Amino acid sequence: MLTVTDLEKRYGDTRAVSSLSVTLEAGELTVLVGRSGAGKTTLLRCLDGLEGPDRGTITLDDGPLDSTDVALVFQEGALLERKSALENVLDGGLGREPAWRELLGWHATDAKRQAIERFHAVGLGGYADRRVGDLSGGEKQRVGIARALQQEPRVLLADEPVASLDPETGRTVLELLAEVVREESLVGLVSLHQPTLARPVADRYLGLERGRLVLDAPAGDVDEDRILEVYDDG
Ligand SMILES: Nc1ncnc2c1ncn2[C@@H]1O[C@H](COP(=O)(O)OP(=O)(O)OP(=O)(O)O)[C@@H](O)[C@H]1O
Repeated sequence: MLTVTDLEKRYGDTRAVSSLSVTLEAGELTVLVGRSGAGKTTLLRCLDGLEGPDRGTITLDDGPLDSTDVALVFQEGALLERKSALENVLDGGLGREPAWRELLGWHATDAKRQAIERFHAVGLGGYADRRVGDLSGGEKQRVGIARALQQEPRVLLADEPVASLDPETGRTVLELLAEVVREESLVGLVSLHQPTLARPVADRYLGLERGRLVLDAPAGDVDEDRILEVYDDG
C-alpha cells in the first residue's frame, strides 16, 4: 500500500501539487487524469524521487518509499534506439547489479534469463535481438514496460504511456500494464489524456485540478461525465 500524505510541490508561485493525500493498493491500476498543467507529471516525479516535495510524506507499507522500489515508464519509452531490445531491458536492471558490472555494462546470466522471460511476458517473445529503432510505437512501449519490470519495482508508474499510439494499440498497452500490475501485485499509477481508453482495465480514477485532488473513486463508481468534469475547471 502506497500512502501519500499532505504532499505539496511548488515551482516558484505555482503549486503544481497541493495538499494531496491518497492511498493506492498493491495489485490495482489507478488512472490519473487532469488537464494539461494539472500536476500529473509532477506527482509521478515526486513518487519516483525525481522531485523532492516541499511538504508531505510518501510511504510504502508503512516504511519510507525508496526510489529503487519505483519504476517509471515514459511516453516514448525513453529507450536507446540504437541498442537491441534486450540491451535496453537489461539496462533497466543495472541499478540492481554490482557497481563494477554497471561500469562495464556487463550483465549477470540470471539478469539475461529474467529479461528474456520478460519479453515473453510482454508479448514480445523473439524480439530480444531486434534494434529498438526498428520497432513500432506499441512494441517500443512494451519494451519500456519490460525495462521497468527489470528493475523489480513494487510501484509501477507510467506518464502518458499511450499518448503517441493509435487507440487500439494504446488499449492493448494499457491491458498489459493492468496485467503486470495484478500479476506482480504492484502499485500501478498511470497518467492519461484519453481516460476512457483505460475504462476496461482501470481499478480506480484519480483526478487533479490545478494540483488538487478532485476525484478519487473506484472505477465502477465513476461514469464518463464525472471524468470529463475534471477537465472542465474553467
Ligand atoms: N520544472 C518546472 N519548473 C517550473 N514549473 C513547472 C516545472 N514542472 C512543472 N511546472 C509547472 O507545474 C504545473 C504542473 O505541471 P505538470 O507537468 O505536472 O502538469 P501535467 O498535468 O503533467 O501536464 P501535461 O498533461 O501537459 O503533461 C504547471 O503549471 C507547470 O507549468
